Amino acid sequence: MSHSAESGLAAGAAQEGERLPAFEAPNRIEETFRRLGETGGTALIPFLTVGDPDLDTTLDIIEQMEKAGADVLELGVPYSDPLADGPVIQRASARALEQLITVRTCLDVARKARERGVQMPFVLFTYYNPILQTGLDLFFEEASRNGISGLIIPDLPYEESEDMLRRADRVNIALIPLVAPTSSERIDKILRSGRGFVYCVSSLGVTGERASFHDGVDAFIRDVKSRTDLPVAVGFGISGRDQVERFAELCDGVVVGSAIVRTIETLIPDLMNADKREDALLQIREFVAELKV
Ligand SMILES: O=P(O)(O)OC[C@@H](O)[C@@H](O)c1c[nH]c2ccccc12
Repeated sequence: MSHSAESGLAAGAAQEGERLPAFEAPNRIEETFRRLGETGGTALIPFLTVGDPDLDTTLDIIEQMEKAGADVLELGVPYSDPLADGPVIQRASARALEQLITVRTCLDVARKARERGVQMPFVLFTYYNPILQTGLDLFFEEASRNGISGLIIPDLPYEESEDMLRRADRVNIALIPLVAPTSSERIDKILRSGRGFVYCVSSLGVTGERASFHDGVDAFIRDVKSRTDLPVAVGFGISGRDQVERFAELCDGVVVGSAIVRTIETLIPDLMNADKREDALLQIREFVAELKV
């Protein structure tokens, strides 16, 4: 779709090239990592799939996660072809897509969570295609308007990354880079254009809980930290307190997705039962609280 067509779509969106108001306020992600840096804490960064099992439950879970001590929340946009995801998140995406969750409904959830008083920064996690389907101009306009502070696009084509970075910077959204042990020759380029924090992928392959990590991961994280001033978070496979504690020694944040998504999945029957819902929400809160170090 041509840019002019996109900008025509979005009534009120900035015309192509028009600068949106410069943002004075620091990004919530920067503030969070600065606060944690002062107290020596490690950011706990949960991931969940928006709309799994439904939008109201996602909102309730987001509130519980903040009460559990989560510092930054990855809001996953469900997608039909989650090629970097293991079976747990693939199933969550399929359930959410049954609820017809789109990028727009995910942004509504972010706004509604703020209206409920949730303060933690939201990182929208989406594959590239849902952004293109929304339209680039409209996507960034709406993401900014609905309080998104960060953006992770695991399959962003390298040749598109400059344009996306410009668009994200313009609305004060941190385009968070993913680096993997295989990124070596391009890592400095990736880090130079990084914003918010750097997401180190602990291991190759797809998301999903792992019993152990290859021993090179510590050296990889140390190498990334030596090449950037941005906070560094690690994700992929982390599922328990002991693993969080191990990585908290090395970096500034830890991402936990599949273990939380699986906990939600297991509790869906109780979450859907009015008599058991509150207790199920409490169990999710306790699972997340156990990961906060
Ligand atoms: O699920 P795990 O193994 O805890 O990893 C975090 C991961 O779920 C989340 O950050 C994520 C979900 N889908 C992704 C695709 C690529 C990279 C990262 C992700």
